[in-house]
Amino acid sequence: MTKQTRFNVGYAIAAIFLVFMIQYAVSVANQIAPIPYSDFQRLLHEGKIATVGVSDRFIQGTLKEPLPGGQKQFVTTRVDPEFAGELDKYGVRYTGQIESTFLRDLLSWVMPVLLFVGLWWYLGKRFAESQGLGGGLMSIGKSKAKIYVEADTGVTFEDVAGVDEAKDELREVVDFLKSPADYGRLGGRMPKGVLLVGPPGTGKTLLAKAVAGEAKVPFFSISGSEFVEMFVGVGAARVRDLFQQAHQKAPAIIFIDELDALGRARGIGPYAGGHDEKEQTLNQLLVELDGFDSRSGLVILAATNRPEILDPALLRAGRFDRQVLVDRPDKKGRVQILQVHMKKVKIAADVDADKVAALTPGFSGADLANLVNEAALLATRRSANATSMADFGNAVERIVAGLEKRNRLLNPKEREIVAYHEMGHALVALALPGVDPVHKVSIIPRGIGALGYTIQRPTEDRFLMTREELENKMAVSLGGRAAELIVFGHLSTGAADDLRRVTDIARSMVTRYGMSDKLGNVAYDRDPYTFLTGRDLPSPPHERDYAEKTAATVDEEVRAIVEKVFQRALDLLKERRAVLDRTAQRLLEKETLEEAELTQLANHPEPRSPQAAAE
Ligand SMILES: Nc1ncnc2c1ncn2[C@@H]1O[C@H](COP(=O)(O)OP(=O)(O)OP(=O)(O)O)[C@@H](O)[C@H]1O
Ligand SMILES: [Zn+2]
Repeated sequence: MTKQTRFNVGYAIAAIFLVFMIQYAVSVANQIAPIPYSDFQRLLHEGKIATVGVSDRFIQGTLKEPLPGGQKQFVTTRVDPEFAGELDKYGVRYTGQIESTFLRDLLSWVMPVLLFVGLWWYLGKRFAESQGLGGGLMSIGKSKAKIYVEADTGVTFEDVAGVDEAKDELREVVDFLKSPADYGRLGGRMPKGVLLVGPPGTGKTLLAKAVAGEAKVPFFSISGSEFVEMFVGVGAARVRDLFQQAHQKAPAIIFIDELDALGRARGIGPYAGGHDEKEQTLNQLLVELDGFDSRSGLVILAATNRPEILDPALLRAGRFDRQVLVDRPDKKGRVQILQVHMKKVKIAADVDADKVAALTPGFSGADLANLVNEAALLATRRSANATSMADFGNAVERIVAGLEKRNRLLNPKEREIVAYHEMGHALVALALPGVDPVHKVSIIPRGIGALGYTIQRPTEDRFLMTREELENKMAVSLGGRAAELIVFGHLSTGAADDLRRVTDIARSMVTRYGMSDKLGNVAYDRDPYTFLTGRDLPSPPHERDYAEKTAATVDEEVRAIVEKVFQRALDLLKERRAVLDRTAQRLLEKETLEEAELTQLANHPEPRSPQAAAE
């Protein structure tokens, strides 16, 4: 029976019940009808009453003969307090004190009516729940919205592998949850909202559960996508409910998956404008976030893979002001994740997690979990009693085919190009003075568009930059393309962002900072008057107020600057070709290189300080 038919049957039963109830009520009313006290007195005087009972407020009795309407019983309001004394005079048999008419009423009709109303309410609630309405629409009773709570998730940090940095950051939250009161006293900054940011399937949900599991606190969860297409007010009511329930169980964790579905910046996308449901829900969430004291021991974790579309209000201090990056694993991370999941199936002796990890660049934690499952399935299908390396090989092929279709994996040639490109950035940065040191180089695709990345660690905030510094910065950006040209002899499309950045800097040098000899100390480009309007939005394109000829010179100068810097990057990398090859190979193997290892690789075995190389 489907949900729908079950439902209709429920309504049919309710309707039949209603008809019976009405009939019953009518018949009861016919038998015991209330009559005015004056009528009662008349009947009494005429000697038509057989028996009578009294309570302190009612008189109830039977008649010797039914009235014309068939009525044999009656009730009336008791007016005379001394009433019972005169009954004998009229030959009425006194049946004594009526315990309570209430009890009789209860049995005769109040109970059935209550039962009926209860049944109706229950069915309505079932209906509302099946529609995902929670209790918001039916305001009778306490609503029980679809909030998932696990008293004990049973997940620990050991179950989440390959995301050590994220785990380190979240350990603090665990400590806090273990003794919320002490934490603040000892001067720790109390966490309130932590945003887990990373691509799908990297274990954000798992991490959140692990935090709850480690701290041994209940785990309340809800998904942002559940709020889509809800009736107005229901989403907000559910958020309120969620916080209320969690408060009662604090210390606890509230986990909001897919925060972007609910916390999309107001006024962006198809829901722009209008006071729609999501806006109300988001506002309620903001209210709840602000409305609790972190000492109460409630921590809100949320996950998103699109932090850039979140409403900035969510990221403000005191809300989700901490972000934890949960990235796709590198090779070492994949080995660890594979080990976690291989524990759950029977593995043959020839399986080497290291080799499987080498076969799976770009896989997320969820992909790897899926891989182990798939391999075990293949083994079962060939009736083997353990999963072998061959099963893993076959499973990898299947999954890779699927992932390639979704455009998430690079082929080996592409990986090599990306590795050289990123090392080009890194080596130029290492070789130039006054450039932010390289913190990490990676060829793990990050998001859409970025195939690899090089992170520089700013050493200080800069407000002024010299011409040399700007040129060095450009050289680092051009290093990727220079490396590609040196090694492969051709260029790829992978440098579009780099070129954009470089061109912006060069154009500003020429048109705003007066750094071109040909054009001199003249500002050709006006800053939009942001300091006047207080807006930080780009102003609408304005009229160019210099000559056509000057414009051509600007373009020429921009180009000259970029070409000069590119040549410099080329020379630098050509000179260090051996180091480039060595480090790129290492990067291909390990997928990420950290600052320490990178510096060591770059300087060894031809130890040469970066400063010396710059000359
Ligand atoms: N780092 C990891 N270690 C071990 N298992 C992992 C890891 N990451 C993912 N998995 C496996 O993948 C499954 C799905 O991961 P999870 O739902 O936590 O990912 P997610 O980041 O929340 O994804 P989404 O953004 O799609 O919700 C987990 O239940 C687990 O089996
Ligand atoms: Zn680049």
